[in-house]
Amino acid sequence: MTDAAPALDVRGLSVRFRMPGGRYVAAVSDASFRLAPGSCLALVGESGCGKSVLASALLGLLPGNADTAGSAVLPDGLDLLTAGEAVLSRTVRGRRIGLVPQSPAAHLTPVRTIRSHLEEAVRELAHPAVSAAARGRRAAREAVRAAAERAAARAAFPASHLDRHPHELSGGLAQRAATALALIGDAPLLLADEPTTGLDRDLVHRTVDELRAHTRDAGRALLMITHDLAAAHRIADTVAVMYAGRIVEISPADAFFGRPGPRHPYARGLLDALPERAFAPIPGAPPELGALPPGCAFAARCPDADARCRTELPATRSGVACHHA
Ligand SMILES: Nc1ncnc2c1ncn2[C@@H]1O[C@H](COP(=O)(O)OP(=O)(O)OP(=O)(O)O)[C@@H](O)[C@H]1O
Repeated sequence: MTDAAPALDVRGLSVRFRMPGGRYVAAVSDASFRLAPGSCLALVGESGCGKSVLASALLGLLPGNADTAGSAVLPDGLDLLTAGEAVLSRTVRGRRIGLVPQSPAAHLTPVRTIRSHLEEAVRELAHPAVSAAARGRRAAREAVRAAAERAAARAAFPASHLDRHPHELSGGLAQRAATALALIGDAPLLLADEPTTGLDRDLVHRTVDELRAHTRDAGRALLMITHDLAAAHRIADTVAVMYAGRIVEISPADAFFGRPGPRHPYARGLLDALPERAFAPIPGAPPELGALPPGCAFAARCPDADARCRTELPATRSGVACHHA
């Protein structure tokens, strides 16, 4: 990745939720990464490790009991963490940052068909010049309709279901509708939160390939949040592994999936758990984010842990937060 004008520059991002009784849940701790234009970073990790909270922080969609620290800066210097709701809703969400949301059904309007969602996105995001004319002129209306149908086809959303409402769709179809919507926009950065959930392997490949064509191949940046390492392998240039709210390793995808392989013991464990690898799940469970241990959060599950790991938080060196890396 280059140092010049990253599509997104995240430094020391932390998110804490204030809980009753003065307690805190440290959902994201000190996350830093840069995303170059035309590159894809896959943020991977087990359920509950803070991936979606990080995405919500970038989009200004955290609930009221969240406190943030750090910065997340777009190329013109806009800091997403301090920009404020008016700027984020008017100029950032959908326009400068496209989104494939984690729960697509919740982001679709129940009383409108999928076609209506897609056509509105085309009018608003893809063809602003024709948007005014589109209501009155038949040719423009046809162009909007065709663009919406093309996006649906690219996301493998069946034409036969375009006139259905969100509640008439399975989870997998709602996911494909959300991907189709994201493929319409022209935002220089796309944030896809688990875009392959509920899809079978062929559709995972197709979705990932379309996301790559829309982003990396077109010079746009993609931040893909996933627990699907095979999908990450197919698309990512960089892999960031999150554990208990912290990015514990950030590596070029070639090195991570090939040689020398992951350097953090948790990242090695994630790969070894895959059926096509050792099929050996990591024993134990992650700690509660409201009661993190003082040292390395992975120490209790780590085969390499010693006394220092249990008391001293490892600093990140060369992309890895491990005393033994
Ligand atoms: N509003 C909130 N108040 C308190 N804790 C929260 C809140 N929202 C999320 N959390 C906690 O933050 C942690 C991280 O959640 P997050 O949804 O980011 O995980 P994830 O890695 O995206 O998992 P998944 O893949 O299941 O979505 C969880 O422990 C969750 O309980």
